[in-house]
Amino acid sequence: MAEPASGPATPTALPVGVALRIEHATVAYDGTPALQDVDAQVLPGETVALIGPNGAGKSTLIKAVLGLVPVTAGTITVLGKPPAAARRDVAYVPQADTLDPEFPISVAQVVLMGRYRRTGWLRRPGRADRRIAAEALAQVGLADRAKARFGTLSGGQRQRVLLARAIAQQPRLLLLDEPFNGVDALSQDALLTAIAVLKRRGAAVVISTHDLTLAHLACDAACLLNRHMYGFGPVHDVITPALLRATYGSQALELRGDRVIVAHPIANRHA
Ligand SMILES: Nc1ncnc2c1ncn2[C@@H]1O[C@H](COP(=O)(O)OP(=O)(O)OP(=O)(O)O)[C@@H](O)[C@H]1O
Repeated sequence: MAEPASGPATPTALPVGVALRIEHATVAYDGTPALQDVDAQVLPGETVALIGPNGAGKSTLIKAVLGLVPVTAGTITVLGKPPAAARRDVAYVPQADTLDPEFPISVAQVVLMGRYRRTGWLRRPGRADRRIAAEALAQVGLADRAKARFGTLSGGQRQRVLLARAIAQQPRLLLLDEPFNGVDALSQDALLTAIAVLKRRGAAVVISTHDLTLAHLACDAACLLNRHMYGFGPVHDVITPALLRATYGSQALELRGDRVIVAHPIANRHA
């Protein structure tokens, strides 16, 4: 693995249409690198899977794209801007949302929160914002639950509501952190359909996942991570036994013939 360049570099010109460009990026917590020398790009309308074991740095990369964790070498450019400057056009669906299920808030109100990034927190959302939020909720198949209390929904339904909140933001880049963990098949289908619609509208999508089947189903490209990048490119070129073995270690893989059935998420050999 090549050593990253020392010190933040000046980003090279962004080709027209690149939604996310990561160039030899190192991301660190308190000076300790969690992820080194990542080099990838995502085009509008393209979906990229971040794949790697627990502690590999998938969430860290997502946080760096949001501008929440510093890039200490290389660069990350989001929609032609530094990450923190692009947040208005970037939606994020976290792994386990910070919304307290006991908090008395309706499903419709959660989705409407997606509009605040556009309207600002001081302005009341208008009729157009409510329409956009209602359409987003319909897109994830939960229009009939608009008035329900968020906390009364199942885990899968809550995840769909959080995706609707992200859709209502009308993002150009959508970041999803393990969106399918503990989600029932119906909700999985609804999430996949909603993601496909966003893609068709030209949004770029990045999904952190342990699920290789999902990566094959929903993603154009994959980025294999385990503190370093072990591969980036079209799914069929990158999700291969050899590269998965390099990323996870062979004990972590279940093979059938030459096909990887499962890559166990807990295999972080560097931790
Ligand atoms: N706030 C933090 N401060 C210091 N170190 C952190 C922080 N957050 C994560 N790390 C470390 O960074 C490394 C990468 O963690 P990260 O959560 O990005 O991995 P991940 O691939 O998303 O894992 P998982 O699949 O378990 O969610 C881990 O070693 C973790 O302990």
